[in-house]
Amino acid sequence: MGLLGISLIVASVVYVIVRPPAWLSPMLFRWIGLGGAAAADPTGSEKKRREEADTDEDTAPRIQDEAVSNGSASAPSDAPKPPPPSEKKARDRAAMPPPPLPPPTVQPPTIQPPTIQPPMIQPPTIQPPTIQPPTIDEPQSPTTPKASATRPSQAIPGFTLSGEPPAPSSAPKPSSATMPLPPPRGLPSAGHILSLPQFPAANSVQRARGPVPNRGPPSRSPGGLAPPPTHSSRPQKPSRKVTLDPGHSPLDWARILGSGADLRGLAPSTPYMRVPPSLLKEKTGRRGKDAWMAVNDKVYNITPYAKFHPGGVPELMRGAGRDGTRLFGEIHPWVNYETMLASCLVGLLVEEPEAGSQESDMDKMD
Ligand code: HEM
Repeated sequence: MGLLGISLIVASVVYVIVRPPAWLSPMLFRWIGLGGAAAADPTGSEKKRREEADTDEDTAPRIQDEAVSNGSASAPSDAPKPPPPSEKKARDRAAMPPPPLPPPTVQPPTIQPPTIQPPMIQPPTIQPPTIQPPTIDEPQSPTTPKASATRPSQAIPGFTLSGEPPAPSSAPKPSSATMPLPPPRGLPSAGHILSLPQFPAANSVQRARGPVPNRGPPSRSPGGLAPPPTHSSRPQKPSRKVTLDPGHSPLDWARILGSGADLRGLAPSTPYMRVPPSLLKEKTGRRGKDAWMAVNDKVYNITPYAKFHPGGVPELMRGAGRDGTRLFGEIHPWVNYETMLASCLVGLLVEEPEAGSQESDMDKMD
């Protein structure tokens, strides 16, 4: 405010100097003109002032001092008649030196003091988002708005016993999000089941005797109609099955087993034998002899089963007169041989007894 006031004063002075008003300009020019004359002719003005000082009753110290300095305290007697006081005053005023003008009128360009206003750092006017509540047209209920169904309820498809197709529903078609999902790919289709190789075969002895125990890992397709696997997996190899003679199908073999016949080729009262390797070695199936084969320390007479063997007689005879456990496991470890050859069990495979041992004598006694 102070600066503003000073500026206004300075501006007004400058304005008066630059464009003096009409009432001021004559006086100013007159004063300037007199001043100039006085400056140009100081002696004349001095004389004039002396004259005036002599006659003036003004007690201004300057004039008085001047009179004192001149040494003439009293006015000369032959002085002219002094003018009237009002006229004297006017002349004095005109003769008076101009009042001290305000310092230099050369006003520097109005360099406005830099009004360094602090930067108007207005806080960011972050207007909160105008979250308008959902306009729920419930003007008369000041309570909490209640949800209302916006879509018509879709017709629930149902099953009809009649052959007529269900009436077309006026409800909009459900979108993909509400469509029932397609059946999982893991479930086998009917065609897929039929394309799988059946095991045991449909006419096998195992199917005739009932379900085989599940010895393998859990099936990948639970709930399917595929038979449970008996072992880990079946190698994908070309089948080496042979065409069996009529009346020698797996189902025929199952019927024979179901009859309870003794197929060991021994006397009916003969108990299970302790079969040493030397004895097993003799049962090769050649020269009219029976063929014995040991699988997992059990010795079977495979002669009655040879013509029912899906892999053929020669294949089965590869294990005759010896321990065929490894060979059997390499080809078909999933086959339930214990059930299929239950009526053909001769005895247990034992180590070869030493000659003349007491154990052999004890066996003889038994
Ligand atoms: C160690 C001697 C044996 C050999 C070398 C042998 C060999 C074979 C061969 C090559 C096949 C055909 C496999 C195929 O390609 O599908 C086969 C199938 C078969 N063998 Fe043996 N076999 C032997 C012992 C047995 C025994 C002791 C039995 C049980 C009684 C048996 C029961 C079967 C059955 C049920 C099949 C049909 C498998 C299927 O349907 O996939 N085999 N055998």
